Amino acid sequence: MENEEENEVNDFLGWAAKLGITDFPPNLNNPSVNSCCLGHSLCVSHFPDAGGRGLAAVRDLTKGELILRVPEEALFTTQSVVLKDHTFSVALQQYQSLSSTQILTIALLNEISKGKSSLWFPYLKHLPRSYDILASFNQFETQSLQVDDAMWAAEKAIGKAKSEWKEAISLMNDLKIKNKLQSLRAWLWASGTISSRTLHIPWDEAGCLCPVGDLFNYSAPGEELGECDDLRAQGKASCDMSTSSGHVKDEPVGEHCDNSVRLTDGGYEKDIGSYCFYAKKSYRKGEQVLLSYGTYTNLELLEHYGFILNRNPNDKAFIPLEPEMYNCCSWPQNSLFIHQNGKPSFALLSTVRLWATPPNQRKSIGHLASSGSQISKENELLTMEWIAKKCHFILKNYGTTIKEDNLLLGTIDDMCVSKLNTEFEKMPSMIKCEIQGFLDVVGVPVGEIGGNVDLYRRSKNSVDRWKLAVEWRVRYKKILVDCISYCIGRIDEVSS
Ligand SMILES: C[S@@+](CC[C@H](N)C(=O)[O-])C[C@H]1O[C@@H](n2cnc3c(N)ncnc32)[C@H](O)[C@@H]1O
Repeated sequence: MENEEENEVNDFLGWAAKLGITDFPPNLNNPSVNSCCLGHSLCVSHFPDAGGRGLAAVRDLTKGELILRVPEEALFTTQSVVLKDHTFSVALQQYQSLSSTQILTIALLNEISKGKSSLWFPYLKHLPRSYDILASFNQFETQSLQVDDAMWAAEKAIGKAKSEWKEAISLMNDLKIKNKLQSLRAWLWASGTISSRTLHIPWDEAGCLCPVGDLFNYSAPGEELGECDDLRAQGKASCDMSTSSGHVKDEPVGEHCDNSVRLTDGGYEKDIGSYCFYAKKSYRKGEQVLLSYGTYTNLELLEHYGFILNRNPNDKAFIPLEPEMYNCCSWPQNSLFIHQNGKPSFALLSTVRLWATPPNQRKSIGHLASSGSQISKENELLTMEWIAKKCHFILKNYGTTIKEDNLLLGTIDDMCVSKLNTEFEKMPSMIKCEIQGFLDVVGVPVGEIGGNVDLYRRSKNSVDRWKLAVEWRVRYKKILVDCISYCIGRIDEVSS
């Protein structure tokens, strides 16, 4: 860290210590009031490939150890702002229809508007300047996602942010929030902060901003537990840990998945009136200490947090099914997907197997399909062929292949450091089109962006979001490719 930045971080950590935030091990006596809230278990560090700024272990940490406590008084919640700001509390009474998330977003902008006089100023100063969540995607970035479901999710997020902002303007006016901070741009920033940094509290569904506690970067809960079907989708603890090879029967294996293990690394504890963070595994000194914010697919991570994981055990690909398939099964639609390793979910397999059965036999063999059993050799072949063909068809209809997407990703990186002129003409036409589309949006002629530090700086956020969109679609397509391999493997297995 640069010296100036380091001093600023130290000021922030000093402010946090005064509020009682501490990483001091509870079994030792805290000697006196500390000038820094960290240093006993954690320190602020940088992890360029795993979330940027984050928290590192300053000593070996043991799984289950309490590593950070943030007292309730230090949490930024609607309630804490209402208690400390009479004007805010009075103005709010006229706006009962705003959601708690809108109110927390306004409270944040209101504090920013106060500048240095805000009690939260040392914290607010350290918030990121921009976010890459879906709501901040422009039309070009949205289209770069290529997959209908993802583009739809982005459009929905953008529309929601706009309408929530419009509903909030009147209260922001009453509060005399600075004009600049009443803009859609400021709203997107504030809602990005709320979306990507709030932690769950039992008394307000908007959650809380938790100074220092919001410096933990994310690791997926499934990483320690193996891959699971979407618990929320099935409404029960239901993990799919079965390996396909050689087994005729797929098992939901729900009983082995202890849902309580998943999210125990952080939570508000009423008896000590603090947000408490525990090491979810043992860490060596210097390692990044990570938190599971929840179980998310890459699309959900992008939507709420503005990043994706290269290896996300909870990622899934949804594919469009025949309308009749939805009718012949009772599984919820969001349980019909392909796992990140290419294996169709239990519900998807069961649905396609049933659909591939002649309608007059479905009732009598329905129990076999819903128990995860292979119905017959012919049925299994039909099922696997249908899924593989569907994936193949979907992949063929995207504008670009994975290979081209990877070429594009390399070009995006190169574009930031060298000129495009020579290579540009040789690229596949769809890639050229996409690059041209990007350059049109940022208003840069081909050949000027490369090596131009100023232009790069100006368009950095757009480059980052575009790259995220392309990375996301590569991961999605990869799941479909792996699914085709899975189906071919099953066809070989069943036929032999
Ligand atoms: C709660 S904050 C974590 C601290 C954050 N890195 C910071 O500097 O303030 C969550 C944000 O950190 C980033 N992040 C967290 N985990 C990440 C990961 N595994 N990979 C990439 N970015 C991550 C994302 O930008 C996310 O929105």
